[in-house]
Amino acid sequence: MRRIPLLPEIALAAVLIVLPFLLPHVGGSLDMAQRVLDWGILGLGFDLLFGWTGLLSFGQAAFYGTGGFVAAWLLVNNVLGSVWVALALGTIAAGLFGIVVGWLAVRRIGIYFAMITLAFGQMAYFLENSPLSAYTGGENGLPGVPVPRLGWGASAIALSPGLPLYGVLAAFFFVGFLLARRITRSPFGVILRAIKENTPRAAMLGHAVPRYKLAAFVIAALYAGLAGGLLGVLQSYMPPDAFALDTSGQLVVQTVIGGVGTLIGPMLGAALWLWLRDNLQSIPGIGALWKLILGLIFIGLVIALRRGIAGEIRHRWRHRPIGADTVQPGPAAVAAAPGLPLFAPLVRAAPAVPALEARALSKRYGGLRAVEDVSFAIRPNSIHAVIGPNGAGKSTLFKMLLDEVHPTTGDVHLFGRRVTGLGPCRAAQLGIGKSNQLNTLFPDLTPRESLRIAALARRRGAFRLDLMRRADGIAAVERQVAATLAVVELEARAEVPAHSLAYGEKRRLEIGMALATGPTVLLLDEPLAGMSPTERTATRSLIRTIGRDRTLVIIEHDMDAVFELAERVTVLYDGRLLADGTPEQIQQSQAVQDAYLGGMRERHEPARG
Ligand SMILES: Nc1ncnc2c1ncn2[C@@H]1O[C@H](COP(=O)(O)OP(=O)(O)OP(=O)(O)O)[C@@H](O)[C@H]1O
Repeated sequence: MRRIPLLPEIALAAVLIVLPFLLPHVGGSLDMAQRVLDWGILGLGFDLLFGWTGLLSFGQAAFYGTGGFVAAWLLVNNVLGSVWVALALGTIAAGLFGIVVGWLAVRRIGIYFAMITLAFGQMAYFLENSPLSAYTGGENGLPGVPVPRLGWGASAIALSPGLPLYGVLAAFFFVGFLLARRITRSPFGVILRAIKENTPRAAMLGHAVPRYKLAAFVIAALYAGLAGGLLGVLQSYMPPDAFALDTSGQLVVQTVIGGVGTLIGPMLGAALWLWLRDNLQSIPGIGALWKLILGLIFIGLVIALRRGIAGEIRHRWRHRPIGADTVQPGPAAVAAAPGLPLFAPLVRAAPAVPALEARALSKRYGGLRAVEDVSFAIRPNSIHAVIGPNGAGKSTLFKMLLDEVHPTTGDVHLFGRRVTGLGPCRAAQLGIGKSNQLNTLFPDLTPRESLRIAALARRRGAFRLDLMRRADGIAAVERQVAATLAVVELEARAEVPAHSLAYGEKRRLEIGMALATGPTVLLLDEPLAGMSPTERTATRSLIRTIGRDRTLVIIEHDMDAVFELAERVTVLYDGRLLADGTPEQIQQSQAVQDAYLGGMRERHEPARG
């Protein structure tokens, strides 16, 4: 899809300029425009948290109120003369509170995360109304918040209510939007999106998920704190209901109506909410019924516009009929050239030390022994296969190798270093990559975006707060993406969302994501599963290519492929190690034939004569 540079920024600037002149003609007012922008600033942070990271917070009022009351208290009590400094301190206070709440909340997911944020929101409301009422004014709030001034000393101009104050809010919203948009395009931002799409996979690729979530939470709290401070300024009064649950709830509804993951959506939702509220209430004789009508309208909107107002507009814009799909890669995107080198393995092989070693690994699920006392060592730069009948414990063993599953006893060593207990993110950062038996992709991301997320893990480490650079502007990462696309033969499908790829393509993307991290040891769990004969041949040759300069461990049921590719084979049976040796030794092993291959032969080759 052809992108017009800076279109959202230009469109937003135009809307902000005409809005105060337009609104009074369509049932709005300048005051309404200011409130919409204040909600919009609160919503920018919330959308980064909810729309991008997938964390639904019901406690944004806690940060909105904190920012607002800290700024208002400093100003009303003449601790500070400058509104700008008070706003900055209120914003920082909200951010600090965000660190505390986020620290406790981001390790929980789904409803538990939402409940923790809700509880903190309610606690903040209680604190504001009771123990801290001497500072917050309790139910009365804090009146007398001054307007900001532009300039210094006697020549400073007061930005009084009306157009000047609207200008302040519009400027804050515009800059807030630019920053938020920049964040969404940064490496940090694209990793937030990956976390929303598939959290365990983001961790398996080497991204420190809790730290990203915490950072997103704090950014949302900072936006909320600023919006809270501006609320006091625009009303000359800091109201106690800034802390109320209603504020958090209204923000969620406005964001859903306006469009989740669009940045501008919460502001549009707020505009609709406030416009309907004011205009419905002014209908003669309607009384309290306006709330019922507002509710019905919102239910209708949620049903009719699944993506929200801005989401639907964006969807239609992106899918408008303009001929050929012409997705433009980012500035540093590199055409996949044959022979382009992949990231070198992280650890250079020292032949004397095993690349990967399992020492007496066991995993029990209640009474079930999925893996029992399994030890083996894998030589650097070799292709090693793990085979065994269904339920033998192969996938469980693999999960323990990457520390996705913690062993009941025993441990795993990568080049002599213990990786057990470090978790999949650290294990990935140390050089273990894994593709799964069932595809675990980022469904709405394209292969190019997915591989970029993988390559960024290697390039940037587990966590980095690089908010201002472009994710698609890092030349080394783009080279790695292009090289991986070429290796897994997905160049022609690089810009299609992963969910719409064919099965074989998804399998190749699954492998490609593990490969793009540049692992030293690559674990492939049933890479050929579900592939057509042609795809199997191509994937076998892909495995051979990948295995040239790194250690490969594959689980596979296709015995022809195993005996053709592997230099050594480990056989599991009923959770235990049955045999470990060269393909010839395994083929000749009576124990293996009896327990496994024999059983298969009986199934596939009925006895002659
Ligand atoms: N999370 C879990 N909870 C309980 N039991 C489990 C769990 N994961 C695996 N198991 C059990 O552990 C045993 C080994 O399973 P595993 O998936 O590792 O076998 P596998 O050799 O990979 O099988 P397949 O070839 O069918 O994938 C099975 O009996 C399985 O039901």
